[in-house]
Amino acid sequence: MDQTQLNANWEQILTKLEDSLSQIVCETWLKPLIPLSLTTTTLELGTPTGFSKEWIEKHYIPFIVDASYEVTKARLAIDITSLNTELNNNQSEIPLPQTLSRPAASLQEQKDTANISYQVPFQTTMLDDQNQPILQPEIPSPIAPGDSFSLNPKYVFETFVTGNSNRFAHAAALAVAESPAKVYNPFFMYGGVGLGKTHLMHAIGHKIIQNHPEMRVLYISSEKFTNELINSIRDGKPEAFRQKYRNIDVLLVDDIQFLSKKEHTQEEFFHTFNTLHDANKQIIISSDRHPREIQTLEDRLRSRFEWGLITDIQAPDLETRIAILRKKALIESLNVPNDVMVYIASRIDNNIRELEGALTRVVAYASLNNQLVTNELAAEALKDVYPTDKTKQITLELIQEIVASYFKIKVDELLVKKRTRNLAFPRQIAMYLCRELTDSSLPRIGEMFGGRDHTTVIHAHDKICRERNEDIKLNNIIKELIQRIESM
Ligand SMILES: Nc1ncnc2c1ncn2[C@@H]1O[C@H](COP(=O)(O)OP(=O)(O)OP(=O)(O)O)[C@@H](O)[C@H]1O
Repeated sequence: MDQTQLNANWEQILTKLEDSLSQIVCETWLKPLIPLSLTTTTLELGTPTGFSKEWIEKHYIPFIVDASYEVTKARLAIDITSLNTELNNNQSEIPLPQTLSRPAASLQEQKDTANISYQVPFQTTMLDDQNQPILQPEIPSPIAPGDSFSLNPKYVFETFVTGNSNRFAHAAALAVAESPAKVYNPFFMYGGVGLGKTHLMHAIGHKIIQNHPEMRVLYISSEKFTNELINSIRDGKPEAFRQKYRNIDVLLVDDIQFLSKKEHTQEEFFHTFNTLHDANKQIIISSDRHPREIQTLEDRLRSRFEWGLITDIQAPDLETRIAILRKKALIESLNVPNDVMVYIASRIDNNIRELEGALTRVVAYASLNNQLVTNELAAEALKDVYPTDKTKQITLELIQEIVASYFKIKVDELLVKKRTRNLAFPRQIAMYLCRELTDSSLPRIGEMFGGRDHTTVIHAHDKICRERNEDIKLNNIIKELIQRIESM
């Protein structure tokens, strides 16, 4: 395959990757990859640094496998090659554009000896006259009991952080996982992009398999469902399709809003739904909106979805976003100061995928530039991808988070009744800043600090005002805090 064709294929794969990963991940990790070769079994990609090779291998291989499958219809092994080796040790980075035109053989010589290949079972692929893979349909194969191949091992209840925005959905998901087909059937979750619906669905799947290894669990996107159906009809194998979908115990269908408008697809899904529901099998569905707002959905399907429980997931509040970042940093052993997590969480507020992507970008930026992870560095790393929103309002919640983080205490400790100086002092500063930097009323501020009376807020405000004028050190602390809050 010549380089032009290879680049064109890689471009198509990148487009698919953009559907499943955040913009920030694609820009930071995937777009810099250089396609080196594509055979019927292997896609070889070059990375500019050893660090990015490791990172990609750890996080994105399954996504690249899926995206390249959509383009080539072959389950490829993905070979990541670090191009930054001994041969180039006089350069810290290889200039990306030139490497595109290097002959594959010389690149081969530069292979990192620690290369890992991810071998995923693939279908035998035929080649056409130009040695190109011929697109082959996937033949639906029955699901084996206890098989979790369709589930992402990282999406489990243990890694899911709960907060006000998702508490109900989480509790319901747990109940479904504990008693499949007994409590809420179907279980329908809806909410905006990147808020954890897929994560919860997979978590249900894992838990059910853990408790009932005899059960057949299948997670599928509605798009894949449609494609498999179309392929099975085209190949005269509709029975194989039905066998697969109607003989499972738990069916998880993601992004139902994309279920094709085509009558036949909805009809087939309707029958699948009825067969499973009648046989007392669990059905779990997700969507970006409430069933009644999915224009393309037939009424009979909509009303079926209403038989069970419909629950939404909202965008997480600041506290939950910080907790999500902390958990991610812990799981991935990332060393990120608390201040920086507060900073990132306050910059990205309505998509957890992007929130995670931003953390990854900041850590990568620090590592590639050999710098410490600080707020300034985070601001630099995120400035092009997330320009600061000057119109963004300063909230009481944000002030509490920043003050708590500055004094190395928990937000909850700002709210409790304790009067010890190490808590009362930051609390008074936080109240002062809430009064100075927001339009919130005194009773509202009091309420946000554990239901205190408005006179307590007045007292705190007056006290800090007075002390600020007399104490340079305190004055500097307040200035520093104001600067941090305003730079969010
Ligand atoms: N509460 C949470 N705790 C920990 N991680 C979370 C949480 N919510 C979402 N995430 C993470 O955010 C990312 C995006 O979540 P997910 O893919 O489940 O979103 P989604 O709602 O299904 O989005 P889409 O509508 O794009 O399909 C995942 O990496 C997921 O693990």
